[in-house]
Amino acid sequence: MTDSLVQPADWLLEVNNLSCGYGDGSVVRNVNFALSHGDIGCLLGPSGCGKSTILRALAGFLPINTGEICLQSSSISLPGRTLAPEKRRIGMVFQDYALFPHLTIAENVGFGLRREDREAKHQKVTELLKVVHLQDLADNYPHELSGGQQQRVALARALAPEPTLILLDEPFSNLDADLRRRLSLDVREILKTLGISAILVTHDQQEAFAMCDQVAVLKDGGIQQWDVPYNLYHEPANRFVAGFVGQGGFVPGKALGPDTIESELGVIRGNRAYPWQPGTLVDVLIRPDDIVYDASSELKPKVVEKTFAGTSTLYRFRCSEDTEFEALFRSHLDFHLGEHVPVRVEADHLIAFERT
Ligand SMILES: Nc1ncnc2c1ncn2[C@@H]1O[C@H](COP(=O)(O)OP(=O)(O)OP(=O)(O)O)[C@@H](O)[C@H]1O
Repeated sequence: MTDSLVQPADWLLEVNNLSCGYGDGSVVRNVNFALSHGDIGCLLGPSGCGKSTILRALAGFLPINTGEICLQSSSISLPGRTLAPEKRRIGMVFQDYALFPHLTIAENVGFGLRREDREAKHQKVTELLKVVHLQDLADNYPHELSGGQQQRVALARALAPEPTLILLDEPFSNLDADLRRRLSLDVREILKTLGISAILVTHDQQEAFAMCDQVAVLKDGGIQQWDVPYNLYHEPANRFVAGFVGQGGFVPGKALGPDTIESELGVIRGNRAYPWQPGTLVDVLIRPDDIVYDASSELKPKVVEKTFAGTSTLYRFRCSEDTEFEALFRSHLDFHLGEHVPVRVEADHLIAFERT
């Protein structure tokens, strides 16, 4: 057997031990992640956690203090050496679209194609407008287009110079919720069809999950977890990720064994073993979809809040002052405030953290 059987990972983008910021300090510290060819990654986190700062470093607008950024195995940022943005083959799409108002849609898309001759440019612009389904609006001006259409023009313009990577900085945040959802799926399909990798910055978890293959959850300038959306939801690495991703809250409990916890909601058994001693005090994550209605259950918490959402209703239940949790039921299960409702926990993915 030879070492050649162990292949190095074929990363498109590698961010190693990155720290960067403004002035002397670093607002982003020790960030590590890597993106495969053709994958869409996401930087997700609350306002001020450093998402845009990382994006600026990737784009080459911000020098880095420690670490290295590599694109296709070539170093593009090192402390004291920053490859200029225009030499990185990285495209950008901004929140405000940043289209040129005096240029037509076709001229906007072709703006970065300075080296191509007229015919090649025309052909490329036509192809890209087809990809983003705007071929009929080539001669219109940006102000004649809706927000969603303008954002698709911005994407086509960023794709035109055939970048290696596209950076999307909160690209849908000016759009209403419905359009956001549709456009994020459209953009994913376009990028996947063309095989272009991207990094999306957002604070919207649904958008991150709908569009991205890998997601970094950030807090205070550091990555808490870099993982596929399913694992972020079902296997959160810590309390912050558990609380930030998805709905739900913690209830107090006591470990009975590695995969079993006793709480006011009864004994909860999961499919994951923890290295706890019996008797360890823990907090258990209860998601609204972990609770089911069961007419035969002896557990009958009180409804303390109720939010009707059309096909479903989100209830907040209270067992005691220490133990409250939420449950999502189809809206034909209609309970009133103060009513005691028989429910049961049905959680395969037992997520709990030792109480500190
Ligand atoms: N130009 C700047 N000069 C100094 N500090 C800055 C500058 N830009 C951002 N910061 C600070 O760096 C930190 C991270 O900001 P950043 O814009 O990266 O956060 P973000 O996660 O993108 O937030 P948001 O979701 O609100 O855009 C914040 O504390 C912010 O105040």
